[in-house]
Amino acid sequence: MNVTSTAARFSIAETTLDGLVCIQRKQQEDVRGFFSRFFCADELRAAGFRDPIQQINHTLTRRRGSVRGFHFQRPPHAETKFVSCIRGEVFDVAVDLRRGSGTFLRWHGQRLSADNHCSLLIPKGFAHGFQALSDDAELVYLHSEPYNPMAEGALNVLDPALAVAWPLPLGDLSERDANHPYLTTDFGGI
Ligand SMILES: Cc1cn([C@H]2C[C@H](O)[C@@H](COP(=O)(O)OP(=O)(O)O[C@H]3O[C@H](C)C(=O)[C@H](O)[C@H]3O)O2)c(=O)[nH]c1=O
Repeated sequence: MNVTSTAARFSIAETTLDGLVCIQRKQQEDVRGFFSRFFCADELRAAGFRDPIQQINHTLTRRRGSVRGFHFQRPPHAETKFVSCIRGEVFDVAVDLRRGSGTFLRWHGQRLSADNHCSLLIPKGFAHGFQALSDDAELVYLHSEPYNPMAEGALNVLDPALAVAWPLPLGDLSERDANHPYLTTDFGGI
């Protein structure tokens, strides 16, 4: 991880997409094991999680290769997400959908696992998806906005406009995710 700043309990690494940062939890170890702070509003506000947590979601993805996403919420319900893997390993991907962004439609992917203690802090204006790299991968998401199905948008995980390099052949996909339309050329972002 190319650490660009540190907080007391976290190492923070910027990515090539402005505002998208990787947060690594520091462990305080002793003979019993370790203690780490999973999230800290004070320490992570400067990193980009500036609003109160509204929802915390938990997913189990049973089979290696499965993919969920890409999902986002449209303004004014756009949300900041803090995504962590607490079991197994995933390839976590965020796509820049910010209107006028210099990295519009660019994506960043990285491995999150129970062992690397890394989370992805995903700002508003990004779509999120992931591929399970292990069986029984569990994710915990912190959301800065409540779920609003009327504001939900999605991208197809195989959209050639994104050309995401998934590490594994695609496995399980929900019916809904399998049928998201590809982006049209007039899509200007959210
Ligand atoms: C996101 C969400 C969904 N739901 C309901 C809607 C469906 O009836 C059911 C499963 O939803 P969905 O199929 O969208 O779940 P995933 O495909 O795992 O999507 C999630 O994974 C991708 C990668 C994400 O980034 C999103 O945060 C999240 O949508 O839970 C809720 O009740 N509350 C919620 O906050």
